[in-house]
Amino acid sequence: MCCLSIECQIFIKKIIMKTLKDMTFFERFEADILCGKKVITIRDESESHYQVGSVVDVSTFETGRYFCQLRILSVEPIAFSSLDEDHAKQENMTLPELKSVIQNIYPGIERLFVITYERLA
Ligand SMILES: CC(=O)Nc1ccn([C@H]2C[C@H](O)[C@@H](CO)O2)c(=O)n1
Repeated sequence: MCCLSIECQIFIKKIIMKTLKDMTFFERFEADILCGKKVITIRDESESHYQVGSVVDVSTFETGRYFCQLRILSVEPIAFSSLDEDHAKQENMTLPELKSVIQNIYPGIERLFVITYERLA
């Protein structure tokens, strides 16, 4: 039995649903996403819930500024140690750059997910 009012429960559910459909990126990657040079992102398990075919609103991590919509094309598990030049190319980085970025964001995490997307608007 939930002690919250039905209005409150609906409000919370809407926030959760919106959060699950949103994706954030660091501002420094915005230009590469908008011009199509960066077509994947690599996230940890907490961000592996995106549904293939769904459309997500994308905003900056730093300020929450909306900048585009992406359609999710695939979500595939990948081990950090299996990242290769092909992943780096799709991130518009060198492999050492990509590994360094990921180690900074997800220190010590081996189990990751490659999310492939296309830009809509
Ligand atoms: C800002 C935020 O919530 N999380 C992330 C996680 C990753 N990225 C970028 C960094 C690399 O280009 C790839 C691989 O992790 O995705 C990001 O912008 N924001």
